[in-house]
Amino acid sequence: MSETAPPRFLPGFSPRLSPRLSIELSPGSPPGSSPGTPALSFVDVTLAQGARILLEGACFSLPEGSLTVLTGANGHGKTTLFRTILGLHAPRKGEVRIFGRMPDTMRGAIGYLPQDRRLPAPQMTGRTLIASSWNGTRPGLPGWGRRIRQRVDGALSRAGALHLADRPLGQLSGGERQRVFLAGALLQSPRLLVLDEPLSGVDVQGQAEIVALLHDLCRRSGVTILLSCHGLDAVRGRADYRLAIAGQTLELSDAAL
Ligand SMILES: Nc1ncnc2c1ncn2[C@@H]1O[C@H](COP(=O)(O)OP(=O)(O)OP(=O)(O)O)[C@@H](O)[C@H]1O
Repeated sequence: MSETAPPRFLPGFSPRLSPRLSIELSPGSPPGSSPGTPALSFVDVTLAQGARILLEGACFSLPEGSLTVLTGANGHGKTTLFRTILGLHAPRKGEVRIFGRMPDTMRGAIGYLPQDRRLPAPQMTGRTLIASSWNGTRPGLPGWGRRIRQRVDGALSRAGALHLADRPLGQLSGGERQRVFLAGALLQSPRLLVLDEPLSGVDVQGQAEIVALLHDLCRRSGVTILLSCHGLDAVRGRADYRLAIAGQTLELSDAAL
């Protein structure tokens, strides 16, 4: 087994945590991982789809509480990289670690917004949609106990979607629906949030609001966020890092550059 490389953060990163939201979302390294363990690390990772190599020898670490934007042209491997983080796609070579652990043991700590966000039923409300993902692996709605209602409403509130919760999803605009889906990714109070093109179909104002909300989650609650995006305009001044995929290589840089 190869040794895990030390974290390679860019200098100058120091997330600020709010004690109030810290209690609600219980951030911090999971039990058993030492303080300072990267939220996400890739060590010499090669990713492929069939015979096609998408990434070769990728190495980077993201500190807890950081906001990183993943950029790359269509078909360059952003979704494949996300699926690898979730433990759904095995790297051809190298190691991926979530808070120092294997991805498939850390799924409970990861919130995921997939790129393909089809509506299960247009008449379903946002609140019902979020509640139906409560059990994760078990389909159907949970009983409406106080605890579940609080968690569902808390997630909707953090996504700025509480006011949309009782409207049929089919009647929401693309940007409004995006907020409801984001609430679903927040439901289990994730420590790592992986968002596949969360800004697609959202107007400029809506993009700015979603990015501000994500930035707030990082800074006040210590959630680590990785989101894919086709441009940097919407995240400028908010993202800490940029991960750029191009020509089978992955480069980590300061997002302000
Ligand atoms: N399940 C699969 N089986 C075979 N090839 C796949 C599979 N999923 C993706 N690919 C291929 O892998 C490459 C990378 O796909 P991926 O979806 O990761 O790219 P992406 O950067 O997310 O693209 P986009 O910006 O268009 O969403 C593409 O050439 C795609 O056709």
